[in-house]
Amino acid sequence: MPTVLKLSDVSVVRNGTPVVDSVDWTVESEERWVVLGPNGAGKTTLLQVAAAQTHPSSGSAEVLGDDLGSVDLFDLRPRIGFASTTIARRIPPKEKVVDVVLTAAYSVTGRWNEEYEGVDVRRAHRVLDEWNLDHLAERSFGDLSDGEQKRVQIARSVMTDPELLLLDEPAASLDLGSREELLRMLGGYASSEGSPAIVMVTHHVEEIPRGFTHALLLSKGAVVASGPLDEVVTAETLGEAFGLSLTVTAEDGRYTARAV
Ligand SMILES: Nc1ncnc2c1ncn2[C@@H]1O[C@H](COP(=O)(O)OP(=O)(O)OP(=O)(O)O)[C@@H](O)[C@H]1O
Repeated sequence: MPTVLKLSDVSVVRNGTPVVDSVDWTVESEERWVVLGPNGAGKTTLLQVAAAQTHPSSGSAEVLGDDLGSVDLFDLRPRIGFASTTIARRIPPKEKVVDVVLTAAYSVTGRWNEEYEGVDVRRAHRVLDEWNLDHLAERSFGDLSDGEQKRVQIARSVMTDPELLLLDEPAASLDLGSREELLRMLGGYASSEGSPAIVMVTHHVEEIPRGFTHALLLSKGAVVASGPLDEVVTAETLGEAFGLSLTVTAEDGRYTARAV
């Protein structure tokens, strides 16, 4: 089982404060992780390190076998799929859905004069089909519902057939039906043959899709717990991270949490 991510004693300092604090974390290719923690815990910052978008202030980070300090980032980044609201905000609202996905092949967010090969166009349509979006291929991205836009962002992030897929809050702001549809599709994708290692940031245990295997729980930049889902998503560890007395239940591969 190859290691796709290996962080050793990683800290990221912002304005003199460690927002990621001495994190040790290893992700293997067969694993599907959620990163949980309260607002400001450092989840997005940690994901940016995994995405080779941010360098650690100290410690070492190996992504897909390459040390972030010595690898050519232009070679490494296309091997990583990354969906986040920061990237979504860069997509021109008038951009056609098929082009939102297609432009991932060139790591750009607006189609201009790039020449795409037939193989790329076919792949974009196949990915749209897999995420139940092909009927929207010619629509403008900005006209889609939030749920459709989130699925387009994921389709875009898997366009290059990445070895590591990083999703920052993919279910945030979705209504119940859209959330459940997205989680069903993500769970199916996570369990499918040939899918990459996945790391998904979320605030809510209700958003952990079936098929995910591990969790990293952060608080104030530091690791509170890390390991198999059923060992990390417990009333004790979540209570400690969120500073609340909680009841946590697991049923049929899904979790719920509520304050006592
Ligand atoms: N560029 C920056 N300059 C200064 N502080 C920053 C910067 N980026 C992040 N921070 C701070 O680092 C801390 C961690 O931020 P981060 O976005 O990683 O947390 P998060 O767990 O993803 O939060 P949320 O759940 O609210 O999205 C926050 O206190 C944030 O204000």
